[in-house]
Amino acid sequence: MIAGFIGTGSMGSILIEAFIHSGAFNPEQIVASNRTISKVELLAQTYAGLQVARSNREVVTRSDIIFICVKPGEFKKVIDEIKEDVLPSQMVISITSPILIQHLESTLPAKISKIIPSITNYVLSGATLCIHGNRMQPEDQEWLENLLAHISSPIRVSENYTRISSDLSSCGPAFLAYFLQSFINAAVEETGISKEEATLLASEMTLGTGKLLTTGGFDPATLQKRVAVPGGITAEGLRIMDNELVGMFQQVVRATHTKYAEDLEKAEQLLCTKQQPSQEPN
Ligand SMILES: NC(=O)C1=CN([C@@H]2O[C@H](COP(=O)(O)OP(=O)(O)OC[C@H]3O[C@@H](n4cnc5c(N)ncnc54)[C@H](O)[C@@H]3O)[C@@H](O)[C@H]2O)C=CC1
Ligand SMILES: O=C(O)[C@@H]1CCC=N1
Repeated sequence: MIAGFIGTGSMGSILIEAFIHSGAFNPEQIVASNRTISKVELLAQTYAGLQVARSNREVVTRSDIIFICVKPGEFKKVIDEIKEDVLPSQMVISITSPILIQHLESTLPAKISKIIPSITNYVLSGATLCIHGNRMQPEDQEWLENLLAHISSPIRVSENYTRISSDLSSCGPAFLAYFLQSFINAAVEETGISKEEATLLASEMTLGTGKLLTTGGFDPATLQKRVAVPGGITAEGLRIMDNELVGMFQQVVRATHTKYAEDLEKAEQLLCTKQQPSQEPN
């Protein structure tokens, strides 16, 4: 089994490194290309045996499964380049949310899935969202999800909920890190504790809270209730958050969805797959 990667930027390289570290693939089983080839050469220096491809077509002709890890605006160029070489027996997996399954199925003959990874996959943790196209048979879907289970918890989602699922799973680490950074900065400013100590405490707390919410049997509401003892300290902090953050998350969700609608429109225009209205007279 050879896994090909087109695009070794932030996410492409995270996926490659996670697959290698987890033992899902040996470096010899990976072939990768990138617009700036030095990024792949660097990976090949770190992981001896990883194959550097000089073109995207070379990735396709040498792979059984192809991960396309480029940004939406770069997609059409890649598709146009590889479409003549892609075979029906191959799996093509896109990680780009506004490129829809229908975009991919109408341009490539392969078995298509979309997966939305998360930076948390770098430490073999967090979710990978899975949306399978019609050509992915149940055994193909199972095979892909077993592969992804080496680096994450694969979770099937409906394509209609791609944005909100990805907001939680893939944007979420940045949102949570923002919250922590603000908390740490305030701790330093208000009390003089060192930034290093505050960061260590906040990071350990985040790891523990994640465990409580995944394997520890807590949900967010019960966790708050358990920590905020009546008449205690935590309740004072939660009271401030309740007042100050009202409506904030709704605004975040609306903003990500507005941007997503724009990205979808641009992807439609780029790939021109929308059904044209019939020109036939009535
Ligand atoms: N960064 C994140 O946490 C997540 C990103 N994604 C999605 O992954 C996609 C890629 O994101 P990043 O890796 O962060 O972007 P990036 O900009 O770091 O990586 C994209 C890579 O594609 C390469 N590239 C561009 N055009 C190319 C072409 N024609 N042929 C070969 N390589 C080409 C670029 O040189 C670059 O290395 C985006 O659609 C993003 O929404 C999905 C989940 C999480
Ligand atoms: O910010 C972005 O566009 C990507 C999508 C999910 C996480 N990062």
